[in-house]
Amino acid sequence: MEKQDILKIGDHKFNSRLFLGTGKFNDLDIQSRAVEVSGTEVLTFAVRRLNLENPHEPNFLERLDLKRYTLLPNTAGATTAEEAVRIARLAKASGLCDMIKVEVIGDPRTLLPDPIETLKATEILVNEGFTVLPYTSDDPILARKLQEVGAHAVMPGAAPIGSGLGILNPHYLRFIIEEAKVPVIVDAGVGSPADVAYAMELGADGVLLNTAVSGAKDAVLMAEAMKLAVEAGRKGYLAGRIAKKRYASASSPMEGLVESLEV
Ligand SMILES: CC(=O)[C@@H](O)[C@H](O)COP(=O)(O)O
Repeated sequence: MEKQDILKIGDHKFNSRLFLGTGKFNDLDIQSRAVEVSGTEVLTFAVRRLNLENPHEPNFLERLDLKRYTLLPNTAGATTAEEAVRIARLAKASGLCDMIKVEVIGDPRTLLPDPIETLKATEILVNEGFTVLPYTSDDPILARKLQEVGAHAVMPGAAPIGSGLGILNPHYLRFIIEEAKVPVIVDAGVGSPADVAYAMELGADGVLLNTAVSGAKDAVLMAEAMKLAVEAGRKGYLAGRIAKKRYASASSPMEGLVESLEV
């Protein structure tokens, strides 16, 4: 029987390794169908998009059967550690989840994370008992330091958020993955199923994406493609790819063939 391949983040366990962002869907029906076919178990959303004062006010999560998903609130909109911590505390006080995706943006044009503020916020929130998943750049040293202060996963970007550029620096991503003691979830910038499969083949533990699905011509079909890409990439990684060689090696070896023909 096939062994179960479970992803563990803190005390949370998941069968699916695809995390979906919910921020960019315009059509709630398409969103819920895309979420369904993606097989995801984790949905992330910006806390500032919810009206926490009045949880009954209609919001973009209302069409989903939320009992089936783990909600991963994120601190989108924060530009300092202080803001991120405040947003995280608000999410916890509203009973959303003990997990928080720390997102502290350092530049409005590239939307790259601020490494210093991200590290600060991560340390504070870990000490307050959150399960913390920081969105980070593809810097292996920062990924290490985030783990040293207790991050429960690290989420390096493949490329700038919403760019669809795919994995810009597989080499550094591999450094992060090789050294990681916690799950590595590639977050942001993937554009296609090929990017996602590549991330998983490199050894990432999961992928978080939004734009590649919400912006696709057929978002539902793309969500299914992403599910399959995560699964294919993961299996490919576990199976172990062949080494790359400079020269050919024949698929049908000729050795022994002449003798047998001569008989
Ligand atoms: C860090 C961040 O905001 C990402 O999680 C984003 O939500 C998804 O990025 P893409 O839209 O590029 O997939």
